[in-house]
Amino acid sequence: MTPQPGLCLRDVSFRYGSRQALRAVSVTVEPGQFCALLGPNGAGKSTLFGLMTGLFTTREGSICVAGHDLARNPRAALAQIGVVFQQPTLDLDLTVRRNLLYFAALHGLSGREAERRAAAALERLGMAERAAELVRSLNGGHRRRMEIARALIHRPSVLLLDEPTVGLDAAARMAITDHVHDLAAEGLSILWATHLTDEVRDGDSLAILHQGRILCHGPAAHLRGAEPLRDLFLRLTAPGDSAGQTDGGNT
Ligand SMILES: Nc1ncnc2c1ncn2[C@@H]1O[C@H](COP(=O)(O)OP(=O)(O)OP(=O)(O)O)[C@@H](O)[C@H]1O
Repeated sequence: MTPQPGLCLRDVSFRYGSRQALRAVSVTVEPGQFCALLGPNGAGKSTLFGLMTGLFTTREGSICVAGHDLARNPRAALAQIGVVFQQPTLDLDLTVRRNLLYFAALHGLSGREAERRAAAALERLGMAERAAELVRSLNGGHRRRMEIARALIHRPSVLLLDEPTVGLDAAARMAITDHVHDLAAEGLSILWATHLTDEVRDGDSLAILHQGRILCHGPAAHLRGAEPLRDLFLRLTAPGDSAGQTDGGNT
């Protein structure tokens, strides 16, 4: 039996009033897969994240998380999602540990179990000795790692990250990208939204989003062929180009 896909979007469309932001978007991320959702500014990445996290709803298309339909069974579906938004949302004036515990409480975890999970998360990040420090004292890379740990505290099976390396230097960007690939290797389904082609690896799954449409979706190495990904991306998303050139569609 094939494994239940971690995340499955089928023909998802969305409009803000008269502006069509997403058009029949279909993306699948299986357990253990790192899927890069690559799109230029305004492609619709944040809108898609808003739909997947229940911020907006649509009647057009379906979103399934670990087999749970988000529209029909939002509690079960959302319980399987961890999310790191583009804008950091840590409380800078709380300690590292307290930030994690606070978020655990939002998921109904408290007492010893919450303490245990926060300690394990910090251990894993190599930040156990910084638990009592204020988040304000951490550098950008450590703050982002903390947000990832926090997003995983309720043990979801799908992790969504919306441009998680914004504002980080090259070394921190690389470290976060490596870290999240490790999480995929452990079995999580990862959807990583970015506009940076150098964050996509040949072993990743790739979906290119432009003007609200998926232009192609499949193994990154296969999609780019002999061409550098940057060239493919610039060619597909060139100004003036219509977003209709789906060669191969979803795979
Ligand atoms: N609240 C809104 N009202 C109207 N149009 C919106 C709204 N939010 C986004 N849009 C439009 O929807 C489209 C998709 O925007 P979205 O923010 O999802 O793209 P994005 O890929 O996340 O871009 P960025 O990388 O710049 O954040 C854009 O054309 C944008 O102008």
